[in-house]
Amino acid sequence: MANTILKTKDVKLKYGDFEALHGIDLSFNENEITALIGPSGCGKSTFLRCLNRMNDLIDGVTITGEFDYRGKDVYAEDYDIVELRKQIGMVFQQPNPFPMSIYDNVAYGLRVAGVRDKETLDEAVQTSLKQAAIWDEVKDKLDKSALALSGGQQQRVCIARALAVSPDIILLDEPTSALDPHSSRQIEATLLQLKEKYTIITVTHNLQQAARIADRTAFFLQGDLIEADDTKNIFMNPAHKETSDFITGRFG
Ligand SMILES: Nc1ncnc2c1ncn2[C@@H]1O[C@H](COP(=O)(O)OP(=O)(O)OP(=O)(O)O)[C@@H](O)[C@H]1O
Repeated sequence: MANTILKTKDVKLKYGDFEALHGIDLSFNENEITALIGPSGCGKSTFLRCLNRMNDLIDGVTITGEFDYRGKDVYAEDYDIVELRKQIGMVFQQPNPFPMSIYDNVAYGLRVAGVRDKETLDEAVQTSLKQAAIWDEVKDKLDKSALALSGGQQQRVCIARALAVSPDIILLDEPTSALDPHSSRQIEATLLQLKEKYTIITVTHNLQQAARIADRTAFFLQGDLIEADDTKNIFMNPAHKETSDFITGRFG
């Protein structure tokens, strides 16, 4: 029986006067991959960024509605945002390793949190790189710049960096769209392994990718959530004509 870990209700978001989300009710289950799909500009990334309050950084944004994360209100005034972003980590579209060694990239979050013990850091770096399925490729060059890796390797180092602080949920915003097909498939395989331990929410433009890896899929259109269901229902038997038109390529 799936356990709901994060639940939103009537989420509306405005950039200035422009309402980009019109009232989103969506639940996420623990140890599942949920894919957010929909045509460009429908609000997928905006919604994803609300989940760990990344939109707080943008001027003129107004957000209303409920965000319940394990019984806590994510937007409560006293919610520690640094702690929230540790619990709900994020990986971006463009691999964005810091200009430092592979080791220092992965250890970064722990050092910021005050961890200094070398053994603890070594272990966390190794475990995170293994979980991100990149350990074998980098174990002999941990002191080399992460910027010298390929795009796909950089993205897996970024996933390792997110994992090192022991998150609960990982948000990914089109994590493979800047990568070649081989690297994309490696990331997909990595995500399928990671869901044993983490809850994963990913925005993707790639419908085949959603069909391959997501347990549940949510279809957005012009700031509305049209439907969310088991991925096979969304692709084989959608409840709404808009969903069927989108997944059969009739628009978007
Ligand atoms: N910082 C911003 N300021 C103003 N409007 C924004 C901002 N970011 C996004 N928007 C607008 O909000 C709407 C939703 O954008 P969003 O990026 O969430 O869509 P998306 O579905 O993720 O699109 P894409 O698939 O192209 O990335 C769009 O109309 C976009 O122009």
